[in-house]
Amino acid sequence: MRLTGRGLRCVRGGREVFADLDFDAVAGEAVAVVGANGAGKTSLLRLIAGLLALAGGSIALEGGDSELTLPEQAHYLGHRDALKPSLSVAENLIFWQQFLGGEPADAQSSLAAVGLGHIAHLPAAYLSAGQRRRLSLARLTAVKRPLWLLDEPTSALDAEGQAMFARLMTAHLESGGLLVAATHTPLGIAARELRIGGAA
Ligand SMILES: Nc1ncnc2c1ncn2[C@@H]1O[C@H](COP(=O)(O)OP(=O)(O)OP(=O)(O)O)[C@@H](O)[C@H]1O
Repeated sequence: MRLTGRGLRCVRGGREVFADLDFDAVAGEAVAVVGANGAGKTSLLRLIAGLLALAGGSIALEGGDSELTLPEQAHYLGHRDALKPSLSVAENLIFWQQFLGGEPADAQSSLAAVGLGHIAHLPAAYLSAGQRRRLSLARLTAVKRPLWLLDEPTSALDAEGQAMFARLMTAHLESGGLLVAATHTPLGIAARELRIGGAA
């Protein structure tokens, strides 16, 4: 599997954010998108996820499921945690499993994998910032998708949480997945750097 971007141009609010951007990511590889605030890291992830329209260039996923679109083969995790505060931790994850479709894995084991198994019944409104982030990350294993698009995935995670997430990413890459992450801090795994907008 290979994700390619060629000659990408991004325009937001009538202003060019970046142009002539090329990148490649192959199965088993992590790409860390780096650059200054406002350089366009989130915009690039949203372009790949199909949430923003390209102003130029093309993005393709080769070797995936030919019956599915690129967004259908991707998990997009924004930097805001998309949770319903009145639902419990487990109900939030089950909501996402049903919303995303595909073959849901066991919700309880996905929660255990991110260290939330013991508070599955708790309303999401009670979660700390790091726990909210862990619940968002649980989506990645609750529904299997080969391409992970992650915006600041380690924000709010403590040291143990960062190590846990590094293990999840490593397992994903070892099973032939690939990931693109926008980040200001090291991901905790080996990654190819894609810099947007010159020196940060
Ligand atoms: N909805 C929008 N309308 C107009 N301009 C926008 C919109 N969203 C973002 N932008 C602009 O697009 C540019 C790139 O924003 P983006 O969020 O992609 O940057 P980033 O590299 O992820 O930044 P950060 O490191 O601060 O998260 C910024 O100049 C921003 O002001």
